[in-house]
Amino acid sequence: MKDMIKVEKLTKKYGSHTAVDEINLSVKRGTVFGLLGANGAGKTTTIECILGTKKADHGTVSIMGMDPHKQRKKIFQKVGVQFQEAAYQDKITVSELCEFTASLYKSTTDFMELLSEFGISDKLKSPVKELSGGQRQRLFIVLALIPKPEVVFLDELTTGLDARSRRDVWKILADLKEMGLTIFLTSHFMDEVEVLCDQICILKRGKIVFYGTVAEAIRQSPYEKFEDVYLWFTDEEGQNDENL
Ligand SMILES: Nc1ncnc2c1ncn2[C@@H]1O[C@H](COP(=O)(O)OP(=O)(O)OP(=O)(O)O)[C@@H](O)[C@H]1O
Repeated sequence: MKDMIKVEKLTKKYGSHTAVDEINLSVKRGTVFGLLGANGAGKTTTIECILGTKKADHGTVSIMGMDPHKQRKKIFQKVGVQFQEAAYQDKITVSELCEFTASLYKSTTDFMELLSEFGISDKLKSPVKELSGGQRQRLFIVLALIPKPEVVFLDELTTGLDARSRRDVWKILADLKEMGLTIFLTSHFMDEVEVLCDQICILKRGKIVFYGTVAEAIRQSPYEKFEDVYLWFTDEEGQNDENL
C-alpha cells in the first residue's frame, strides 16, 4: 500500500521551545491515523508542517508523494482540512460558505448531500454564526469533504458533538474510509480513537512515546482500558517515565 503521508525527523521550534522533536510517521492510503497527545503536545504544529502552512526547522514531509512547499497548489486540490476556527464573513450563511468553499476546487462533491448526511441540511439558509457549536463542528467537517479529498485532516474531530452526532460522524468516516479516503485525525476521545484508528502515534512534549495500533499500545501497558493506557503513556508524573 502506498504512503499517502510520510514524515521523517520532523522538528519545529518556536524560539527555544521545541514543539515537535524529530518525529517520523507514515500513513497508508485508505487508513485512519490518529495523532494523540495532551494539550500542547505538538499535534497541530505537526499537521501544519505536513500541510506546509508552517515551515519545519528540520526533516522532510511528503504528502501524496509531493512536497507541501513546492507543490502546494496541487496538494490543496486533493486535501481536505477541518478547521477549528474558520475565518468567514460575519453574516455568511451555511449555503454561501459551502458554495464559496466549492468554488475554490476543480472537482467537488455535492454539498447538499454532505449537509444532509451530517444532519444539518435544514440549516442551509442560517448564518453560520447562529449554528450551535456541534452544528458548526459538523459544518466544518462538511467543508473539509467538499473537495472530494484523497486525504482529510480532522483536528479535534468530534469536540463539542453530542453522543448521537459523534456516532453518526464515526459511521460516515468509516464509510468514507471503505471508499479509499485517507484520514488523519487528532482527538481527545479515546473511545473514538479505538473505534476509528488503524494506527496511532502518541506525542508527549513533541516526542513520540508510542507508535502502533491501539491493540499494541494496550499490550505494552499494564492496563486494559485504552483511556488508562493513553494516560499511562502521556502521564507527566507517571510511573512509566523510566520506560520511555
Ligand atoms: N505560534 C506559536 N508560537 C509559539 N509557541 C507556539 C505556537 N504555536 C504553538 N506553540 C507551542 O508549541 C507547543 C505545541 O503546540 P500545538 O498547538 O502544536 O499543540 P497541540 O498538541 O495541538 O495542543 P492542543 O491539544 O491544545 O490543540 C505548545 O507548547 C504551544 O504553546
